[in-house]
Amino acid sequence: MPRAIISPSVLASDFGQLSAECTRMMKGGAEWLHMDIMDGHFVPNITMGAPVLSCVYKGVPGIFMDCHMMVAQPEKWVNDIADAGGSLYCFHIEATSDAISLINAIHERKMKAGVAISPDTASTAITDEIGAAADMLLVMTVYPGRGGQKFIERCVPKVAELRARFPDKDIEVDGGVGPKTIDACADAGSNVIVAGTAIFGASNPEGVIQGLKDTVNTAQARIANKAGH
Ligand SMILES: O=C(CO)[C@H](O)[C@H](O)COP(=O)(O)O
Repeated sequence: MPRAIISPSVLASDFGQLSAECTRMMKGGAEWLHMDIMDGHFVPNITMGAPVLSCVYKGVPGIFMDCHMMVAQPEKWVNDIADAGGSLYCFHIEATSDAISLINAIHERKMKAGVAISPDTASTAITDEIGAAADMLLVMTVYPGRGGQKFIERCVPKVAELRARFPDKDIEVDGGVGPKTIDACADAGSNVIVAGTAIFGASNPEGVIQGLKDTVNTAQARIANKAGH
């Protein structure tokens, strides 16, 4: 049964204090940190790249950088992100013509490989072969590019479809996720939860992290019982 993993999205953090913000989240119970990497081509926004990640990696011992590559040429950055200390390299299926080769290249650099789909991409774009090769599947529940958007409910069935095909895989949701929308994500089978505004904007981020985790663990146990595991 995949365990609950909370990955606060640094897009909602104070970028001027990025290492301190990541440390604060880890102390608050976050397992991973979701590093939103945007190149101004795949999405109309620019955030950061390997040089910034490298500083965070040096400044935050033990950090697991869940790198969400919202970039037009994901093949181009694998080595740079690996050298910077990236733990997981998640690319968009819409941005590559050869997902399997890219997953292999990511694994060669000892990172976990994630495959993301945007709201208008069907879950079947992640074929059985691609899903089996990847370590994590990401269902975007907003259009990539900005934080603080409204959760898109119609993306949720894609989580359930992927969970049915990949019962043991990490399945991440990202965009507009928080205490008000976690139930739908957890019930559909997502176990890796990205939340930016809901965590960084909270007066009690530890409480929000714990609440999200509890909801996912309860739902995962229910799913496992139903499947007779
Ligand atoms: O990938 C992203 C946007 O492209 C962000 O991770 C996402 O939007 C999370 O932020 P919030 O929880 O505030 O919606």
